[in-house]
Amino acid sequence: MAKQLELLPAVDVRDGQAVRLVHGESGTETSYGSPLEAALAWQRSGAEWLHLVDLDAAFGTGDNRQLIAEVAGAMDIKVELSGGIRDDAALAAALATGCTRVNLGTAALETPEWVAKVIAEHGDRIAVGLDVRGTTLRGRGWTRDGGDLYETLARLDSEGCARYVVTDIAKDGTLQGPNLELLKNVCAATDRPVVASGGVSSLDDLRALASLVDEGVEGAIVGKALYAKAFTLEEALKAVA
Ligand SMILES: O=C(O)c1ccccc1N[C@@H]1O[C@H](COP(=O)(O)O)[C@@H](O)[C@H]1O
Repeated sequence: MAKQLELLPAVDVRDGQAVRLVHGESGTETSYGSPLEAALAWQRSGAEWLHLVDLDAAFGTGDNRQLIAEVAGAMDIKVELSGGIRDDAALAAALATGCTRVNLGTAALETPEWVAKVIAEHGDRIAVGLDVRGTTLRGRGWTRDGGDLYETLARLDSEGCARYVVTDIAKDGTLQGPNLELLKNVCAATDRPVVASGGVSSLDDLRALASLVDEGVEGAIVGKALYAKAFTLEEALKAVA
């Protein structure tokens, strides 16, 4: 049977609320209320995955660790957890939520030895988020440059990284469509699965991402389009079935 694109509805948490940002910029938040209610709604609508982000931890403005653990613990579906996972304590807390995997961003740029160690220890429970402007990686809430995408990808591949979550920051939260060119280029540079993030605006965007499954796109994170009701999650799941 042909592989199907996985959909990961996103719940990004800032100051205890589910929010969406534009280009990941602090201060651009639109609030969508309770993160638990949002996550449960996606689960009820048939999601198999939840992409759950602690934005305060990513920005270094505190954390929502307890709430994130509550949301992850309430899910019967798979959870990908990210934001602020940069040391042993944060990783242990994240994994203890029972999430399926964590997504490391800044740590992959600033503490590569630690990331290599945790990849070796935890295998496919570790993914790396490659958050890029052009081909330059960004860390610390996407506020600082962190090196070249393809050099970092080659290093992480050699260390056994199981999977990448690739975000085009220029597209994130904009409803302008995903950067298919970037995704194709990343897929050509690695044999590991890629989860696409940023820009999904329509069912046609999801169909375009689904057409890249054979090239290595395994899943797509969907945020703003769902919250803005551009389509329902049920329609999205049907579109990629
Ligand atoms: O998802 C966002 O909109 C976002 C915006 C700004 C910064 C980070 C964002 N998201 C996620 O955070 C992790 C990175 O966190 P860290 O660098 O490891 O602390 C990244 O995987 C994004 O998914």
